[in-house]
Amino acid sequence: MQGLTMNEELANIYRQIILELGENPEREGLRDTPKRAAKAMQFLTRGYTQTLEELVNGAVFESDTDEMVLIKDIELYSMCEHHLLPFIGKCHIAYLPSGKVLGLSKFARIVDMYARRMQIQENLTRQVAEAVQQVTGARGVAVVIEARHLCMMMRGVEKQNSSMSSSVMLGAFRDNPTTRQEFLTLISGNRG
Ligand SMILES: Nc1nc2c(ncn2[C@@H]2O[C@H](COP(=O)(O)OP(=O)(O)OP(=O)(O)O)[C@@H](O)[C@H]2O)c(=O)[nH]1
Ligand SMILES: [Zn+2]
Repeated sequence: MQGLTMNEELANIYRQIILELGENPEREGLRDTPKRAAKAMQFLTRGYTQTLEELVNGAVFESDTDEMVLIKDIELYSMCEHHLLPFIGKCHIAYLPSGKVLGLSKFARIVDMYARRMQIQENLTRQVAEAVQQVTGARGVAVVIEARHLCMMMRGVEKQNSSMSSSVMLGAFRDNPTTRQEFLTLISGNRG
């Protein structure tokens, strides 16, 4: 495979998978599938090619506010690292600014950068929280992710209605029960 681009190597591997599964990669419907699948998988893991610095792009602004900022219902599509099947859900992020606020869209970009990798939900939650903390220098950061895992729905235990909630509380959200409760109350209106 020497000399091939990443995409061609991946496409060859998908062609092999199709063969191993007993299908004919030359039949019309499957002819371009290895290439398409390779492209799709590269898209779904594009978070590996991004860095926090480049996605934030300097969009950190000075501000006197020290009140909680909450961004709710950021949709996320990730891929479980155990089965390479999707998990799909939403992410809520709150932080207590300390002299700096982050451009609104950047929260979604941070979620995507870590979601578009092979993940488990708990690690994704922590990585998002630590990235927000790092970029904003906030007094506290709280992240909750609620997601459904296709590896539990399409296969395995085949449970269609369970969802998983994971949270990470940093700084004031960890130390101060009132602050944590305020955040949980604000996002709880969304559930159900
Ligand atoms: N904690 C956690 N577990 C996950 C996540 N995604 C998938 N899993 C679990 O990872 C586990 C892998 O278990 P194994 O027994 O090694 O794999 P398996 O035989 O395919 O397991 P089953 O899914 O129970 O059939 C399963 O319990 C999955 O439900 C995640 O984001 N967080
Ligand atoms: Zn899984």
